[in-house]
Amino acid sequence: MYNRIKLRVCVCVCVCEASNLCQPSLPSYWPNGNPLRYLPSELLPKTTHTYDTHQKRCSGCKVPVFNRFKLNYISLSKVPDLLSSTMWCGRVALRVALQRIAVVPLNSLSITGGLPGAVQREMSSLPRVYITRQIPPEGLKILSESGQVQFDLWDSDDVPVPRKELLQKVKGVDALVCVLTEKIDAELLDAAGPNLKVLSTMSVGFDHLSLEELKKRGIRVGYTPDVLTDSVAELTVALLLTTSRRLIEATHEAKTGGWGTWRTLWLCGYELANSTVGILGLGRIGVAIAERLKPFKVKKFIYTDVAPRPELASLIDAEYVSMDELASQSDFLTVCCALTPETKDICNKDLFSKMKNTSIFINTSRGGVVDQEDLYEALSSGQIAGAGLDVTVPEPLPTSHPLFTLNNCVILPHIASASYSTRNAMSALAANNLLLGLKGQPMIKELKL
Ligand SMILES: O=CC(=O)O
Repeated sequence: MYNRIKLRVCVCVCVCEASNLCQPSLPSYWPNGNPLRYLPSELLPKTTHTYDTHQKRCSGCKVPVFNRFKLNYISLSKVPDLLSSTMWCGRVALRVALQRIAVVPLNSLSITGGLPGAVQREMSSLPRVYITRQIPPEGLKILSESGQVQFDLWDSDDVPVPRKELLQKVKGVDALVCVLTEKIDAELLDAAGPNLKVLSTMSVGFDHLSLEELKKRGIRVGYTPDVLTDSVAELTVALLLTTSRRLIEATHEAKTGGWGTWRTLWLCGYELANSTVGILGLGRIGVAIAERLKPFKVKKFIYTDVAPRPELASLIDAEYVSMDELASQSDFLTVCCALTPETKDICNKDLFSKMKNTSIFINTSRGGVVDQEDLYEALSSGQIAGAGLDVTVPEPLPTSHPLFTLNNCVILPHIASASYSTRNAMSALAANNLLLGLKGQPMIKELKL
């Protein structure tokens, strides 16, 4: 039977050092159950290893397998409808046999390569989607099980797809899923061509998208607000406390012998109790941050924005103030606005010079809203007491950057929404936005262009 079937198929397998087959442990990758169960015993792996999603390596033989870890491109739930189960078993077996002889470069696999004509025709009539990143499993599962699309993806989460490859891969696609590292501009949209109708970004921010170009071409855009609000608010509070109570300095001192006797003013910081917290850009995230800070006995919340936002403000009893008042009154100033041409470098010398020298500046929105040279000056001169940044320009911030030399500056690598549940929810929302967009239906979260 196996000789008859000369196919490359799209089953998820990976090979560890000992050439045993590692089975991905995530059930979502096997919507119809792990197809390896169909294998004849002589082809079954001797050892069953699992994919350790945290370590990104085979948990059995400890070999990093993520590069060889391939998702099935075809919906596994759809394939059995198209093929007889015997043939399907044969396909799996053949793929496994090939894998055991030699590691075939997985990117040489084609989506429909080798499938019988009818199946190829059916597959090729499905809208084509390119995904610029190995996004979390929830989203891939939704796309895979929908049976509505065929997709190809940049099979890594560790490095972004190179621009040249991206420009190649988007040619002729009907829809695109991207993350915030991909600049979606005229060049990319031209490379994609007129088939592109839907863009779904797995992010709440959209400063990486050229909205004007997208609008001009009638491309609909989905994004992922709300599902990340809790995670971002939580991280903002953590960063604020880490900065104001000098936790990084403190752990460093404890670890490196700086911890002498108990001292009366050593490592003192600033507390939230009785403080005024200012929010620059009041939206869902600003409200969620304030709700979390309130139990710390904050005295007053103030905010500024392009205009008062009474409905949101009433949720946290926040007072609308001017930018100058925000700067001069805030003990803690947290930036929550989107990066737009209007907000670029809005946190600059002018703002810092009006802040108290006991105040703490926090930014979890986008690095572009801060003039980093001015911030360095304000921190190193003692104009402000400290800063906590989850976002910078560029990202990653080079380790030689002057901000890294300052004890009163805490820098995180853009992790505000980085919880497993939130990243999966973002992935799922991005997938659902895309499918709805392709069907011509309203997306769950769509940008008004
Ligand atoms: O920064 C993260 C996002 O925009 O989702």
